[in-house]
Amino acid sequence: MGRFKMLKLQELLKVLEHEELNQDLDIDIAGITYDSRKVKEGYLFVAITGFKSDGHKFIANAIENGAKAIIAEKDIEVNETPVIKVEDSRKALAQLSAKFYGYPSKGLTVIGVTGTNGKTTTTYLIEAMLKELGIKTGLIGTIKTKIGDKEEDASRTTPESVDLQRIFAQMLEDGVTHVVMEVSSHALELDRVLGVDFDRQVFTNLSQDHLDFHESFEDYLAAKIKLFKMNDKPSIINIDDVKSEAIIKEAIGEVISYSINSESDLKAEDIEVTQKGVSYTLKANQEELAIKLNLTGRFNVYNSLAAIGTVYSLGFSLADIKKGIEKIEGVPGRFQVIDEGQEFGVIVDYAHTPDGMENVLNTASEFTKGRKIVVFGCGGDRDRTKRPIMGRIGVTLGDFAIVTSDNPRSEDPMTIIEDILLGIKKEDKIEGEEYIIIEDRATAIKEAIKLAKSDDIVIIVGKGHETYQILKDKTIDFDDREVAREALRGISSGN
Ligand SMILES: CC(=O)N[C@H]1[C@@H](OP(=O)(O)OP(=O)(O)OC[C@H]2O[C@@H](n3ccc(=O)[nH]c3=O)[C@H](O)[C@@H]2O)O[C@H](CO)[C@@H](O)[C@@H]1O[C@H](C)C(=O)N[C@@H](C)C(=O)N[C@H](CCC(=O)O)C(=O)O
Ligand SMILES: Nc1ncnc2c1ncn2[C@@H]1O[C@H](COP(=O)(O)OP(=O)(O)OP(=O)(O)O)[C@@H](O)[C@H]1O
Repeated sequence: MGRFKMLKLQELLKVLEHEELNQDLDIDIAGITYDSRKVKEGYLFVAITGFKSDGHKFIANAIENGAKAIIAEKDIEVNETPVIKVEDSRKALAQLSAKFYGYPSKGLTVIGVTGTNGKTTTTYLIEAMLKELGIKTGLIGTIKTKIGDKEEDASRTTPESVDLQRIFAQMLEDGVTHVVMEVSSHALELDRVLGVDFDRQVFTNLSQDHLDFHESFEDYLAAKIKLFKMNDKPSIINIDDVKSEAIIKEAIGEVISYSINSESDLKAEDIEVTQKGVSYTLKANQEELAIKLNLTGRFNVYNSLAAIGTVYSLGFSLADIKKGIEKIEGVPGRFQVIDEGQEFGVIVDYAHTPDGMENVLNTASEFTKGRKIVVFGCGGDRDRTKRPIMGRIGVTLGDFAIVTSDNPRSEDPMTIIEDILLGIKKEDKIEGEEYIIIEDRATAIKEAIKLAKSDDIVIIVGKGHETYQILKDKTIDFDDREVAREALRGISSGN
């Protein structure tokens, strides 16, 4: 990455408001990090007071690894190495990083997509349309980071600010012009996107999630709203979502609305849903266009409206946009069909919120003649309040449910299952007839496939594209799609 030069600490610090220091700041800074383990010679280490531990405890390690200066939000004593005290380390990290990398987002058209569900899908749709228009794109999100044709696995939906700025700089250097990225509520709350120059902001929807992190639903909404207050560029907003009103009220720039139910700038009518996809008539700006999408479910009509609205607002014609959106074959792990020639349907889906699960099961109802057999659990160390709600949805919208484990992280899988059962018992469903519990996820998937008859559909919810599970804090390889394929091959060979 030849573009990135060293910067003098005194130059870098101009972005921060801090007290004058009687220290020598004529120091070359070679890089910035918030993790002492990643410090290299000449780095600036930013100590963050975390949720689990405290970066200030690792300052000595950072210096040992080569840190030449420290940013801290607590009073600390260090010999020789300059320490710059700030109000808020995460904010400082974002400001310093943007400056260090030369404000790369200013040279890019950056589209930020936020909402509880549909972020990944919407970003993939936007990317597909832009690529079809001959644009060199970058993508940042849950599944992958893509820089032109180069791909890297992502560890988070929205990277930490310094990593994000580095990715932008790399994109700019590689000739990318448009970046489409997912913006999580965590990122907004923790200032990971502070200083990003967004050109468009997209709101998909808001429903219950992440109440382990945000203190209340109102706080969750307030975090999302931040994105729409960052600048005066157009926002593309789903006005069928009740929370859109609050967002529109605070949005600074023009609002481009989309909807299925009400008059809006972009509206979908005459929607038809099949297992293979959806079709609808798009009405936008006096124009009418037939859209055929290879992704199914009404929720994907919303995702496609969000994507079309965004690309349309960038000045492209609807006819050109249509070509790109109709080409996309699917998004990994999102309503992904597993087909080994069996007579019944098998779907793997990443739904991990009550709303997502409801949408997926309702979508399956639109074209399934037989039973919906649903395999689901809930992630560990995350929002516990959604567990009983997902339990209730599983047994009311599914015809038969297998409750199992789903990435329990540090928790005991059976404790999570007990939380899910609280929602099921309320509905008076009968264990054994309407649902069963199989703690081991692979066994649960195999059992569902064994139980399915022609016309049925097995819906395996939760892990989607992910290829691991964390059990008792240990990461193990696990892919719902592979387990399902193996079980299907077992059936066809009679094992
Ligand atoms: C809740 C949350 O977002 N936590 C983030 C937070 O972690 P934390 O405050 O607990 O960090 P910590 O472990 O206490 O450590 C504090 C500081 O000490 C540093 N440290 C620690 C150990 C050491 O030896 N040396 C050292 O310097 C750490 O690097 C850190 O800077 O700050 C860390 C550094 O930036 C993040 O990596 C971490 O994300 C964790 C991995 C995470 O799982 N985040 C998830 C919940 C998240 O952000 N998810 C959203 C998507 C949600 C969705 O839509 O599904 C996302 O955008 O990915
Ligand atoms: N617009 C939508 N409304 C409701 N549910 C949706 C919508 N789009 C997708 N879903 C459901 O949510 C699941 C995840 O979709 P997607 O990955 O696009 O969302 P996301 O917001 O990126 O989620 P995450 O940030 O957790 O990865 C899908 O598999 C589907 O079940």
